[in-house]
Amino acid sequence: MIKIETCLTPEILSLHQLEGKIAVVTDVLRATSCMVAGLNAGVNSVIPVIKVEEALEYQKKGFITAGERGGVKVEEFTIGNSPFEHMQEEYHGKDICMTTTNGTVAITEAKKTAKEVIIGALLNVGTVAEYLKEQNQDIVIICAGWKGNPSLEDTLFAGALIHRLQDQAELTDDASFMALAQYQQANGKVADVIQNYASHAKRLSGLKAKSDLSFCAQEDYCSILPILNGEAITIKKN
Ligand SMILES: O=C(O)[C@H](CS(=O)(=O)O)OP(=O)(O)O
Repeated sequence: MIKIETCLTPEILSLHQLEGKIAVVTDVLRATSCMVAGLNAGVNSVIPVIKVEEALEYQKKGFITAGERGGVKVEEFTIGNSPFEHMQEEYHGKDICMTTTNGTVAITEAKKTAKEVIIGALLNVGTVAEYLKEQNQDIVIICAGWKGNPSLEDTLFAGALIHRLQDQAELTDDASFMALAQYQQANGKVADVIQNYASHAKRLSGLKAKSDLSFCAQEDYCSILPILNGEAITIKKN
Protein backbone atom coordinates (compact mmCIF):
# COMPACT_ATOMS: atom_id res chain seq x y z
CA MET A 1 0.00 0.00 0.00
CA ILE A 2 1.12 3.54 -0.79
CA LYS A 3 1.20 5.73 2.32
CA ILE A 4 -0.21 9.21 1.67
CA GLU A 5 0.04 12.27 3.86
CA THR A 6 -1.11 15.78 3.04
CA CYS A 7 0.52 19.04 4.05
CA LEU A 8 -2.18 21.70 3.75
CA THR A 9 0.24 24.62 3.97
CA PRO A 10 4.04 24.90 3.60
CA GLU A 11 4.07 26.59 7.04
CA ILE A 12 3.85 23.12 8.61
CA LEU A 13 6.09 21.31 6.12
CA SER A 14 8.70 20.79 8.85
CA LEU A 15 6.22 18.43 10.55
CA HIS A 16 6.37 16.11 7.54
CA GLN A 17 9.19 13.71 6.76
CA LEU A 18 9.96 14.03 3.04
CA GLU A 19 13.12 11.92 2.85
CA GLY A 20 12.68 8.91 0.56
CA LYS A 21 9.19 10.05 -0.48
CA ILE A 22 7.67 11.54 -3.61
CA ALA A 23 6.43 15.09 -3.07
CA VAL A 24 3.53 16.26 -5.20
CA VAL A 25 3.38 20.06 -5.05
CA THR A 26 0.25 21.90 -6.08
CA ASP A 27 -0.80 25.53 -6.38
CA VAL A 28 -3.99 25.32 -8.43
CA LEU A 29 -4.43 29.13 -8.46
CA ARG A 30 -2.22 29.60 -10.24
CA ALA A 31 1.47 28.68 -10.26
CA THR A 32 1.42 24.94 -10.93
CA SER A 33 -1.54 25.31 -13.32
CA CYS A 34 0.58 27.78 -15.33
CA MET A 35 3.48 25.33 -15.36
CA VAL A 36 1.32 22.40 -16.47
CA ALA A 37 -0.52 24.46 -19.11
CA GLY A 38 2.70 26.01 -20.45
CA LEU A 39 4.68 22.77 -20.62
CA ASN A 40 1.71 21.01 -22.21
CA ALA A 41 1.49 23.75 -24.86
CA GLY A 42 5.21 23.50 -25.71
CA VAL A 43 7.31 25.41 -23.15
CA ASN A 44 10.64 23.58 -22.78
CA SER A 45 11.29 24.02 -19.05
CA VAL A 46 10.40 26.10 -15.99
CA ILE A 47 12.86 27.03 -13.25
CA PRO A 48 11.03 27.98 -10.03
CA VAL A 49 12.75 30.56 -7.82
CA ILE A 50 11.73 32.44 -4.68
CA LYS A 51 12.96 35.99 -5.31
CA VAL A 52 12.31 38.47 -8.11
CA GLU A 53 16.06 39.25 -8.13
CA GLU A 54 16.90 35.60 -8.85
CA ALA A 55 14.50 35.60 -11.81
CA LEU A 56 16.07 38.79 -13.16
CA GLU A 57 19.49 37.07 -13.11
CA TYR A 58 18.00 34.31 -15.29
CA GLN A 59 16.50 36.99 -17.54
CA LYS A 60 20.03 38.29 -18.21
CA LYS A 61 20.93 34.77 -19.40
CA GLY A 62 18.08 34.80 -21.93
CA PHE A 63 15.28 33.16 -19.95
CA ILE A 64 11.65 34.24 -20.24
CA THR A 65 10.59 35.55 -16.83
CA ALA A 66 7.16 34.87 -15.37
CA GLY A 67 5.23 35.40 -12.17
CA GLU A 68 3.67 37.91 -9.88
CA ARG A 69 3.68 39.84 -6.68
CA GLY A 70 0.26 40.58 -5.21
CA GLY A 71 -1.21 38.66 -8.13
CA VAL A 72 0.10 41.25 -10.61
CA LYS A 73 2.89 40.71 -13.15
CA VAL A 74 6.28 41.96 -11.98
CA GLU A 75 7.00 44.99 -14.18
CA GLU A 76 10.34 43.76 -15.57
CA PHE A 77 9.03 40.25 -16.30
CA THR A 78 7.97 38.93 -19.69
CA ILE A 79 4.67 37.44 -18.50
CA GLY A 80 2.59 37.16 -15.32
CA ASN A 81 0.77 34.28 -13.66
CA SER A 82 -2.07 33.52 -16.06
CA PRO A 83 -2.05 30.08 -17.70
CA PHE A 84 -3.14 31.70 -20.97
CA GLU A 85 0.07 33.74 -21.07
CA HIS A 86 2.18 30.62 -20.47
CA MET A 87 0.46 28.81 -23.35
CA GLN A 88 1.22 31.44 -26.00
CA GLU A 89 2.95 30.12 -29.10
CA GLU A 90 5.90 32.51 -28.81
CA TYR A 91 7.04 30.66 -25.66
CA HIS A 92 6.98 27.19 -27.20
CA GLY A 93 10.46 25.68 -26.96
CA LYS A 94 11.53 28.40 -24.50
CA ASP A 95 12.88 28.17 -20.95
CA ILE A 96 10.97 30.12 -18.30
CA CYS A 97 12.13 31.27 -14.87
CA MET A 98 9.15 31.79 -12.57
CA THR A 99 8.56 33.28 -9.14
CA THR A 100 5.19 33.55 -7.38
CA THR A 101 3.94 34.35 -3.90
CA ASN A 102 3.09 30.80 -2.86
CA GLY A 103 3.73 28.14 -5.51
CA THR A 104 7.41 28.51 -6.30
CA VAL A 105 8.16 28.81 -2.57
CA ALA A 106 6.47 25.44 -1.90
CA ILE A 107 8.38 23.76 -4.75
CA THR A 108 11.69 25.17 -3.52
CA GLU A 109 11.01 23.92 0.01
CA ALA A 110 9.99 20.44 -1.21
CA LYS A 111 13.09 19.92 -3.32
CA LYS A 112 15.38 20.31 -0.29
CA THR A 113 14.52 16.85 1.04
CA ALA A 114 12.03 14.92 -1.11
CA LYS A 115 13.28 12.05 -3.24
CA GLU A 116 11.36 13.38 -6.23
CA VAL A 117 9.18 16.44 -6.83
CA ILE A 118 6.15 16.18 -9.12
CA ILE A 119 4.16 19.23 -10.22
CA GLY A 120 0.42 18.69 -9.88
CA ALA A 121 -2.67 20.66 -10.81
CA LEU A 122 -6.26 19.70 -11.40
CA LEU A 123 -5.33 19.97 -15.09
CA ASN A 124 -3.13 16.85 -14.90
CA VAL A 125 -4.38 15.10 -11.75
CA GLY A 126 -5.21 11.83 -13.49
CA THR A 127 -1.75 11.52 -15.02
CA VAL A 128 -0.11 12.27 -11.67
CA ALA A 129 -2.24 9.53 -10.08
CA GLU A 130 -1.32 6.96 -12.75
CA TYR A 131 2.38 7.72 -12.30
CA LEU A 132 2.16 7.42 -8.52
CA LYS A 133 0.38 4.06 -8.82
CA GLU A 134 3.25 2.77 -10.98
CA GLN A 135 5.90 4.04 -8.56
CA ASN A 136 4.20 2.47 -5.54
CA GLN A 137 6.14 4.70 -3.12
CA ASP A 138 5.08 6.86 -0.21
CA ILE A 139 3.76 10.30 -1.06
CA VAL A 140 3.45 13.70 0.55
CA ILE A 141 0.99 16.04 -1.15
CA ILE A 142 2.13 19.61 -0.52
CA CYS A 143 -0.48 22.33 -0.96
CA ALA A 144 0.97 25.81 -1.54
CA GLY A 145 -2.06 27.48 0.04
CA TRP A 146 -2.05 31.25 0.30
CA LYS A 147 0.44 33.22 2.37
CA GLY A 148 0.72 30.46 4.97
CA ASN A 149 -2.97 29.56 5.08
CA PRO A 150 -4.59 26.45 3.59
CA SER A 151 -6.60 27.03 0.43
CA LEU A 152 -9.76 25.34 -0.76
CA GLU A 153 -8.58 24.78 -4.32
CA ASP A 154 -5.30 23.10 -3.31
CA THR A 155 -7.14 20.96 -0.75
CA LEU A 156 -9.54 19.91 -3.52
CA PHE A 157 -6.57 18.91 -5.67
CA ALA A 158 -5.26 16.76 -2.80
CA GLY A 159 -8.71 15.17 -2.49
CA ALA A 160 -8.95 14.55 -6.25
CA LEU A 161 -5.57 12.84 -6.22
CA ILE A 162 -6.35 10.75 -3.14
CA HIS A 163 -9.72 9.79 -4.67
CA ARG A 164 -7.89 8.31 -7.67
CA LEU A 165 -5.35 6.49 -5.47
CA GLN A 166 -7.52 5.32 -2.60
CA ASP A 167 -7.76 1.66 -3.65
CA GLN A 168 -3.98 1.37 -3.41
CA ALA A 169 -3.35 3.77 -0.57
CA GLU A 170 -3.37 4.10 3.17
CA LEU A 171 -4.14 7.63 4.38
CA THR A 172 -1.86 8.32 7.29
CA ASP A 173 -3.12 11.69 8.50
CA ASP A 174 -6.36 13.56 9.11
CA ALA A 175 -5.52 16.17 6.48
CA SER A 176 -5.72 13.47 3.78
CA PHE A 177 -9.17 12.37 5.00
CA MET A 178 -10.29 16.02 5.15
CA ALA A 179 -9.10 16.62 1.58
CA LEU A 180 -10.84 13.48 0.31
CA ALA A 181 -14.07 14.41 2.09
CA GLN A 182 -13.93 17.92 0.63
CA TYR A 183 -13.49 16.50 -2.87
CA GLN A 184 -16.30 13.98 -2.42
CA GLN A 185 -18.59 16.71 -1.11
CA ALA A 186 -17.91 18.75 -4.26
CA ASN A 187 -19.57 15.85 -6.08
CA GLY A 188 -18.18 16.61 -9.54
CA LYS A 189 -18.67 20.37 -9.18
CA VAL A 190 -15.12 21.36 -8.21
CA ALA A 191 -15.15 24.50 -10.36
CA ASP A 192 -18.40 25.71 -8.77
CA VAL A 193 -17.11 25.08 -5.24
CA ILE A 194 -13.91 27.05 -5.95
CA GLN A 195 -15.88 29.83 -7.62
CA ASN A 196 -18.40 30.11 -4.78
CA TYR A 197 -16.26 29.59 -1.70
CA ALA A 198 -12.52 30.02 -2.36
CA SER A 199 -11.02 33.30 -1.19
CA HIS A 200 -8.74 33.16 -4.22
CA ALA A 201 -11.80 33.36 -6.48
CA LYS A 202 -12.49 36.82 -5.04
CA ARG A 203 -8.85 37.86 -5.49
CA LEU A 204 -8.82 36.71 -9.11
CA SER A 205 -12.09 38.46 -9.73
CA GLY A 206 -10.50 41.68 -8.42
CA LEU A 207 -7.55 41.08 -10.75
CA LYS A 208 -9.94 40.58 -13.67
CA ALA A 209 -8.65 37.01 -14.04
CA LYS A 210 -11.90 35.07 -13.65
CA SER A 211 -11.24 33.05 -16.80
CA ASP A 212 -8.04 31.77 -15.17
CA LEU A 213 -10.16 30.20 -12.44
CA SER A 214 -12.46 28.27 -14.75
CA PHE A 215 -9.47 27.10 -16.78
CA CYS A 216 -7.45 25.97 -13.74
CA ALA A 217 -10.47 24.19 -12.20
CA GLN A 218 -10.68 21.66 -15.05
CA GLU A 219 -9.76 18.09 -14.10
CA ASP A 220 -7.70 16.08 -16.60
CA TYR A 221 -7.32 18.80 -19.24
CA CYS A 222 -4.00 17.22 -20.27
CA SER A 223 -1.87 14.17 -19.63
CA ILE A 224 1.64 15.38 -18.90
CA LEU A 225 3.80 14.69 -15.87
CA PRO A 226 6.05 17.64 -14.97
CA ILE A 227 8.95 16.64 -12.74
CA LEU A 228 11.76 18.61 -11.14
CA ASN A 229 15.15 17.65 -12.60
CA GLY A 230 17.83 19.56 -10.69
CA GLU A 231 16.74 23.18 -11.02
CA ALA A 232 14.29 22.81 -13.89
CA ILE A 233 10.81 21.38 -14.27
CA THR A 234 10.37 19.42 -17.50
CA ILE A 235 7.92 16.84 -18.80
CA LYS A 236 8.85 13.29 -17.76
CA LYS A 237 9.18 11.13 -20.85
CA ASN A 238 8.16 7.46 -20.73
O1 LIG B 1 -1.15 34.77 -8.89
C1 LIG B 1 -1.65 34.04 -8.02
O2 LIG B 1 -2.65 33.37 -8.25
C2 LIG B 1 -1.01 33.98 -6.66
C3 LIG B 1 -0.80 35.39 -6.24
S1 LIG B 1 -1.61 35.90 -4.85
O3 LIG B 1 -1.02 35.18 -3.70
O4 LIG B 1 -3.05 35.59 -5.00
O5 LIG B 1 -1.41 37.32 -4.74
O6 LIG B 1 0.25 33.37 -6.70
P1 LIG B 1 0.51 31.80 -6.55
O7 LIG B 1 1.89 31.61 -5.99
O8 LIG B 1 0.42 31.25 -7.94
O9 LIG B 1 -0.54 31.26 -5.63
